[in-house]
Amino acid sequence: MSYTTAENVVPSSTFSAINLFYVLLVPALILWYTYWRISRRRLYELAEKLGGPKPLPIIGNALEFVGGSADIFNNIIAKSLPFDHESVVRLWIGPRLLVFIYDPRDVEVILSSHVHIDKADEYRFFKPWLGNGLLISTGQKWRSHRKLIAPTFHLNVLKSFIDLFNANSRAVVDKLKKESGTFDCHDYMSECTVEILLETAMGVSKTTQDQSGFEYAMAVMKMCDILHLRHTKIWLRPDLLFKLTDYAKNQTKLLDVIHGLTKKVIKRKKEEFQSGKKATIMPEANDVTNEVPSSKSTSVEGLSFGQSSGLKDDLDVDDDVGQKKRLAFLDLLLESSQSGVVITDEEIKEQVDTIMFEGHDTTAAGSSFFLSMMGIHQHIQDKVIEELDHIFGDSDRPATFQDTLEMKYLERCLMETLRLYPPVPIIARQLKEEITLPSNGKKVPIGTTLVVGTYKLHRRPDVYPNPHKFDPDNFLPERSANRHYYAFVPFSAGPRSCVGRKYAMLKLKIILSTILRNFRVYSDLTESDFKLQADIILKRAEGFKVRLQPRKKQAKV
Ligand code: HEM
Repeated sequence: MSYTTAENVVPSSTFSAINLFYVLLVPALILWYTYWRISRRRLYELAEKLGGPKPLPIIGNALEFVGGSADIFNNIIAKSLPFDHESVVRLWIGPRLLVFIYDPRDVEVILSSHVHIDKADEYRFFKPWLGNGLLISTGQKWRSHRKLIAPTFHLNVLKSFIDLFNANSRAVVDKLKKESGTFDCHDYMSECTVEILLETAMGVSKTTQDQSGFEYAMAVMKMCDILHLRHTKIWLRPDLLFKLTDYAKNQTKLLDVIHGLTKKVIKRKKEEFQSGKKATIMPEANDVTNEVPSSKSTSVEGLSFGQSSGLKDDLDVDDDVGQKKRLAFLDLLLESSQSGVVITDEEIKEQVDTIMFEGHDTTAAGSSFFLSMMGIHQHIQDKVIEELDHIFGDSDRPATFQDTLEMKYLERCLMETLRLYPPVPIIARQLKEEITLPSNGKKVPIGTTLVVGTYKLHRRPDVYPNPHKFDPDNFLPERSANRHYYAFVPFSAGPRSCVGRKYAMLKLKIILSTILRNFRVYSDLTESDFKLQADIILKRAEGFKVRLQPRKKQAKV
C-alpha cells in the first residue's frame, strides 16, 4: 500500500495563493504603518514639545510602571519633579500619549469645559463592572442620566438621611469599642459606608441586609487592584491577552460578588414597588429640621461642600427641585423606568453599580485618611474635640444638620485631608479637540489621554505655602479667598463634577464627629511613614493603622 504525504495532496495552486498572501501582506503592513505614522504626525510633533522622561522605542515609558502600586506612585511623582516648573509631564505607554497637567489654569480649561467631557480610553476597563454608568458614559446618555440622578443628591433629599447617617455612625462606634490595640480603620469605614449607601441612596432597610456589605467592599478593593494592573501593565491592556490570565478568572468571581449584591438590591426594591409600596417622597428642607433657614432655598451660606466657594455646578441649584425629583436615588430610577422610556432595567443596574462603587470606596479612603491625620496631629485633634464638646457638651444626642454647619474646624480638617490625600488622585479625559495650555501656550494634540494630576495640583508651593504640611488653616475664608478656584478639586469640578459631593461631605461630618465624640485617635506612624498607592483610589499600602482610646466627655460650658 502506498501512502501519500500531506504536501503531495495540497495542490500547487494553493501554495502559490499562500505565497502571494505573504508577499502582499508585508507591503500592506508597511503601507498601513506609514499611514498610521503620518496620521499621527501632529501628535508626535506636539508631544515632542512637551517635557517628560525619555521614552524607549516601541514601549515608550512603560518601564516607569513596573513594580507594585506604591512603587509606581512614588516613581511617577519622582519622575515628574524635573518638570514642575511647567506643570506638564508627557509619558508614552506604548503608542498611547499621556499628558499630566497640574497648573490650576490648565485644569480649568479641561474641567470647566462642556466639550472635553469624554472619559479616557482607560476607563473602558471598568465596563464589565460599571457598564455605561454615569462615571464612564458620555454624550446624550450621560447628559440625560446626569439630569435624572443629580437631583437625588440634592440637599433636600440628603437632610432626610441624617437619622440614618447617625444610626450607622453609632453602630460603627459600637464595633470600634472592641478594638484595644493598633488596627486598620479602613475596614470599618468601608463596611460602614457600604451599609449607609444601601440604607440611604438604595433605600434597603437594615433588617433586609445581610453580611454582604463587607464581602462587597472587599471584592471592590480586589477589583480595583486588577483594574490598576490593567492601567499600568502594557501586556494586560488588550482584552485578548487579559482573558488568558488568572486575573480574568479572578475578575469574573469578584464581579459575581459585586453584581450579586446590586442585583439583590434592585430585586428587593422592585418587589416592594410591585407590592404597591410607594417610594417615599422626601419632605421639603423646612420639614426635615426646623433649624434650617425658613426659605425654600437649600443653599447654605458659607458651607463649602468640598469645593472652592466660587465654583458652582448642577448640585448648587437652590430652587426647589419639585416633588417627583425629591425621591431617593433608586426610588427615582425605578419610578422613572415605570413611567416610560427614561431608563431601562439594564441602565438602572449600571447606575446602581456606579453609585455603590463611587459612593463607598472614596468616602472610606477619605475618612480613613482623616482619622490618620487626627492620630498624627494631636494638637489639631484637640481643637476638633474642643469644637465638638462646645456643640454637644456631654450629651449623646444625634447630630443635626445645624450641628454640621457649626463643625467649622472639623470641616477645615476634612478639606485639608482631601487636599493632601485626594481619594481620587487623578482624573483622565480623552482629548477630542486640540487644546492650548494657558499656563505656557503649549499645545496638546487630539487623541491624548489628558490626566489632571489632582495630588500634585493640591501640593503646589505657589498656592499652598508649606504644601506638604497638614494645616487646616489653609481653608480659612481669608486664605481661600484669593486662591484659584481650580487649585482644589477633590470632587473634580464643572459639568462632570462628583454628584455625591454634598452627600459625601454631610455623611463624613456625621461619621467622623460621632467617632471623635467617643474616642481619641492615636497613631504610632507619621506621614513620612506613609506608603501611598493609587490603585484607582488613593490608599495607604501599609493599611490605615490607628489606635483608639475611649473619651471622657466634657460638660458643655
Ligand atoms: C470623599 C468622597 C468622594 C470623592 C473624593 C469623590 C470624587 C470624585 C471625582 C474626582 C469624580 C470625577 C471622576 C472622573 O471624572 O474621573 C467623581 C465622580 C463621581 N462621583 Fe464621586 N467622590 C466621592 C464620593 C461620592 C459619593 C458619595 C457618590 C455617590 C453616592 C459619588 C458618585 C460619583 C459619580 C456618580 C460620579 C460620576 C459623575 C459624572 O461623571 O457625571 N461620589 N467623584
